[in-house]
Amino acid sequence: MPEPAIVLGANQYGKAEVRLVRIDRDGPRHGITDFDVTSQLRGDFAAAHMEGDNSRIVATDTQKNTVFAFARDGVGTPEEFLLRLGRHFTGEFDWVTGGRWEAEQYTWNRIPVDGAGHDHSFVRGGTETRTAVVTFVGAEATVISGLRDLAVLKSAGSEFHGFVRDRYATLAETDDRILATSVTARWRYNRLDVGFDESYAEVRRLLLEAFARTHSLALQQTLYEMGRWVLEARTEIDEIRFSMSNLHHFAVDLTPFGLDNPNEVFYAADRPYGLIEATVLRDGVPGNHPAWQGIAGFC
Ligand SMILES: O=c1[nH]c(=O)c2[nH]c(=O)[nH]c2[nH]1
Repeated sequence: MPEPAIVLGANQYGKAEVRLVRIDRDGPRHGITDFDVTSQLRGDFAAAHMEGDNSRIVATDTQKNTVFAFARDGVGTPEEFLLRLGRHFTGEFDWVTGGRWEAEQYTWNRIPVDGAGHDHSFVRGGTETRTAVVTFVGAEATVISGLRDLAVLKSAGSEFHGFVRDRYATLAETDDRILATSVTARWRYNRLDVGFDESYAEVRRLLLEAFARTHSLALQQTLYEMGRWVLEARTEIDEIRFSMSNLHHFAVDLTPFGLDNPNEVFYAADRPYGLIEATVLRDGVPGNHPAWQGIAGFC
């Protein structure tokens, strides 16, 4: 029997993590945008892989240069910037039939001086990062926005009981615990004519408010409520995926020191941590949109 032929499967290539910082300097009051941009092209690159023929290769270096050149005109929201890149590469080169463009945005806040934000001095925001992924299939684009490492904690309004008590269960039931989690979430837009900055700010606000207002019986329930709040308020979003670590805080036994501990002194364990992941989506919307492929870290 002849050996089966070897063929090339799925492939994409580009420049990962182009560290782009743009200063808007129209006047004395500067603006700053700090992005980590990844560009990946999909299309017919069989000759490069199988024959070493690079005639269709838009070099990863060129992709990096394009990111910087486009920033000369201003960047706008991460979503708009990525859509621009995607339209350029899919429009310019026939054999580029799609691709994936991704950005992470780092926050810089103005340093307060004399009661006002300084014109050109900034302090890096918290650990939280805004994310965006734009996927093109032909000329059709899908936008998935998100945030990573949004740490939240509530010191009351969280219980956990009623769980399985098999022979390995030792965790005490509680009707008053600290609930702390680091939220990573990504949401898929069902259209492109969106004010992405406003939508991002509102989703973030809804996530925080839902976390604060939900009397939690489990992180799973809190997660679902956070997703439900977003989808009920934001019609431009069809689904939201979460990966939330449950950052356990254990009340310390102070009795060896002759002290009580009325839920005031805790040991913040960094690992292991609970990891709660779920998608919340509109009924009838397929949960396996291809734009999610290549977005790791969710179930
Ligand atoms: O909110 C929680 N969900 C769990 O599934 C779980 N499991 C656990 O040990 N603690 C918690 N907390």
